[in-house]
Amino acid sequence: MLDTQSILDVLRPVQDPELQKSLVELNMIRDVQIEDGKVSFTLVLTTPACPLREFIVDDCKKAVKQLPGVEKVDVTVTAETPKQKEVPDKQSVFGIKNIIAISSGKGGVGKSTVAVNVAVALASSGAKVGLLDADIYGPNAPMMLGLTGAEVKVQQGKAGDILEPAFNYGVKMVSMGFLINPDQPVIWRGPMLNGIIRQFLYQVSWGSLDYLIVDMPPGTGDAQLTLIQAVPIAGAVIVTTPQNVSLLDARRGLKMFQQMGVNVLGIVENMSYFIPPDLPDRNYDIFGSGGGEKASRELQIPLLGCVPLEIPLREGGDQGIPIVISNEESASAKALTAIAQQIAAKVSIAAYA
Ligand SMILES: Nc1ncnc2c1ncn2[C@@H]1O[C@H](COP(=O)(O)OP(=O)(O)OP(=O)(O)O)[C@@H](O)[C@H]1O
Repeated sequence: MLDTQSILDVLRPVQDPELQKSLVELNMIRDVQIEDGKVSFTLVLTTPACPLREFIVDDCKKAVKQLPGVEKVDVTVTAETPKQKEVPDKQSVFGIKNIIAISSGKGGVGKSTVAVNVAVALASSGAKVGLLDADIYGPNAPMMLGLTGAEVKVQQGKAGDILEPAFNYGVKMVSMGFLINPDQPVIWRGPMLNGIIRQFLYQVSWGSLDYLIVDMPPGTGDAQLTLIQAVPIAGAVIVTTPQNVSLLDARRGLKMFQQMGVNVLGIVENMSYFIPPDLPDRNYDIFGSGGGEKASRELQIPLLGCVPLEIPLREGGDQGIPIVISNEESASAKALTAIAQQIAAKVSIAAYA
């Protein structure tokens, strides 16, 4: 007889491929309904940006269709992002489930470009996303998110001033660029850093967020230390270009995160190859090739993806329209969306580990 139990039994062997556990045991199958030969249920994924969504839905449908009497299977897909693990002595931010640091050993490798596009891609998938631009040397995320000149409003709260984040493309954002005078020398901005990062974490009305993406300054300095010492971090992503110098710096960054107990989710290789606009089928390895792959092998951390060097990606950044919005079909937008999905999947794996 077709009943909820028989549906759950036949779905029990179907696994979440990333978590390698039964969907039924993970409580990801809910609200089973049976009406004549029509079976419907809700599949609750661990992230709206799940890279294997179609694959899992297919697996579920195939399994249920094995049951005699089933004519049609309808699957409604939703997501509940798990919260990262608590860490003793660190104060999580109320309402924020996962904090992800986007870092690079060296400046100018495209860290902000990756942070902004990953944030927007996650938001476009349906996740609730914030972006904390902690880059004191070049706070350029506001421009890339079309928020140049935006001001953060201040509200008087019980526990002091609360900042209202700016908002665009589904992403809430605060930036060093909103608070510091761009003409102020970096030597004066440095000591403000620690205080501002804490304020950006704990005194912003972030609301509930699945992911807070933090665009770090390059290197392994005070901002990294402040962030790691203050909050539990779901994972760090290291952006590098294929050349040797940049990879060497990326290694340094990686070691710092690992020594401080932060899970490194993987490397993103940016500017991997150049796609000329007039010859879109050609590509040139301007900075050499295979650097990210080699580093990933040697350091035993995943390569989350490779982003090509494309003129529209830079133009999108300058015009404040991220490439994942302005030109979804471009090679760089596809790469950045896939990277966002990889990051989300790895964060879910870490939460369940
Ligand atoms: N794959 C790419 N293709 C084309 N242009 C890119 C690419 N990646 C980054 N850029 C451009 O390179 C410049 C530097 O990128 P970005 O600001 O993201 O680097 P960054 O590592 O955050 O720099 P900083 O160290 O100043 O914070 C920007 O103008 C950006 O648009």
